[in-house]
Amino acid sequence: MAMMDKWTGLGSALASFFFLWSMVQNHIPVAFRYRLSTWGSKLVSFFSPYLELTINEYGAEVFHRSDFYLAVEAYLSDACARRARKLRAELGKNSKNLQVSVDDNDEVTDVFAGATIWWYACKQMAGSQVISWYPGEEVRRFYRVVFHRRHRDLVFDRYLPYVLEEGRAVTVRNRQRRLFTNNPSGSWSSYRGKNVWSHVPFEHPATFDTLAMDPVDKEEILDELQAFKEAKDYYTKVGKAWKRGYLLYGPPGTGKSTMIAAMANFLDYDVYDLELTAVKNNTELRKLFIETTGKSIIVIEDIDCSVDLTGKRKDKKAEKKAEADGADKPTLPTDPDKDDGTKVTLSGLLNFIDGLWSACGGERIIIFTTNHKDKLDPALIRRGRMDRHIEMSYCRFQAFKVLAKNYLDVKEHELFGQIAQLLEETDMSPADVAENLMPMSKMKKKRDANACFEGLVEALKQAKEEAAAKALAEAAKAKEEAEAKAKAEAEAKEAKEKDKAEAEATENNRGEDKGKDSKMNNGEIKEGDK
Ligand SMILES: Nc1ncnc2c1ncn2[C@@H]1O[C@H](COP(=O)(O)OP(=O)(O)OP(=O)(O)O)[C@@H](O)[C@H]1O
Ligand SMILES: [Mg+2]
Repeated sequence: MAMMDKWTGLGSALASFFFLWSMVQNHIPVAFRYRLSTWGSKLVSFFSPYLELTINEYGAEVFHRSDFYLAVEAYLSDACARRARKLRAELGKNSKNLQVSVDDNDEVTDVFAGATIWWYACKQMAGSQVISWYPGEEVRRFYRVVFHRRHRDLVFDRYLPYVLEEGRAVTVRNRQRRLFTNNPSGSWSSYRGKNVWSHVPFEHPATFDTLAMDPVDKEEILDELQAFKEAKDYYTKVGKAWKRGYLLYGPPGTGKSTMIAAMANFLDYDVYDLELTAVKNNTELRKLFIETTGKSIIVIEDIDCSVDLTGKRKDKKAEKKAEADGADKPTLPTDPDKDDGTKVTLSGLLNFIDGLWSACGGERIIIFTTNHKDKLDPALIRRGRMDRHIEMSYCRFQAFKVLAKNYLDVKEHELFGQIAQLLEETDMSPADVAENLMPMSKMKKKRDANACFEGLVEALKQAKEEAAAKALAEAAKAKEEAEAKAKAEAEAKEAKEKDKAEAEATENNRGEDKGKDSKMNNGEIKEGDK
């Protein structure tokens, strides 16, 4: 062990020497540098058993920090930074945690498959006469890796790919997740060909623990999501794009949006909330899709009323009125000929979900929500597109128990029996139940569970009475309508029969007149008969 330490120490010293040599070279006047560096390089490569590799902050794409550099930064901060002597701590731009990284010009040692690898975080001032293409400052940052030449294959074939993969994973773990929304088409930012999405940090606190629903369904959904997350190889094997569609349907306030937030928190994904009415046409829709990243949930809420033929969103009140008036449901134009480039069509949307483009990036979940599943085009929600349909229904006892525990920390109560029965008999959304467990007027005081449950029982009884009264009124109305209809039908029948009788009488009269006329013509009727 001591021997090992000795060799590692010697290796470290040598690696530092050769690294410092290369740094010294960079600070010698340009005139000598070329010659010195040529000799130096020859000398170094002759004697040095070590190889060096540089990873620049800005690669070929000068305006974007190189992916590899970022991955190395993340990898070193996670795996090795604590072993460095000079550290830098900062809150990264999109990070939720404090990031500790190796400070400039410090060294970190890593060991991989028995090989020792030295990392150096370096910076170099760009010459003042040089116009820097690197944004921000005239400092060029890079990492330098030093390793023994006998580990060349190991480092290139296994170690660097490992660093890249680990670094990316650390970045995903540490990043602040984001909630994106699409910019309206034609806005300044979307003209620039970039930023078709805007984002804010995603901070919704909902989790599956706080989501009130049937525990068996919940467990199933959780298992599925976990399996999806780990199924990259499986999707490749069966030749399917790594994505999954969910349709969440149910009455308002039953937790559809809350479920989306819980899914995002469980999977650790970003959320893209796609407002279809702000999308001009199918081309733009495709562009939006391409601009999404993997590990994300793409959501289209209220898909049934997102667009009508003119691409305008109907407001919910107007829609309800239209519904009451018996107006047609809003639909997406299905006819491909109608795709005149000025609106999103159903075929465009289907392409968005599972066209060729939908495979790029991978690891995406697409979710539609609706209050009226029956209004959707069957093509849109067939299995394979929307792989699973989840009904979010009114609050029943199992769901209530979750809410009681979350809101009041109560697992058992004498009123639970009565509440269970009332919840079976009455349709109340979890949102309304939750409201009763958290009355705003009592927020400031300590929440009294008894008062909350009593209030809920009252609310449920009232809802039950209202529902019964509504059902009675509807039955009476239906009866009235049926009677009116029967009466109208009877009247219509009577009128028809009357008309028929009159028509027959007229016909008979006409027949008699005809008979008389023909007798007269035949001279059968004499003058006296007339
Ligand atoms: N199943 C649930 N579990 C926990 N809380 C719920 C649930 N359903 C509703 N809530 C509460 O009610 C509020 C409204 O719920 P949410 O917005 O998820 O309903 P929704 O189904 O999306 O309604 P809409 O159809 O109107 O969009 C949430 O903020 C949440 O606090
Ligand atoms: Mg919602």
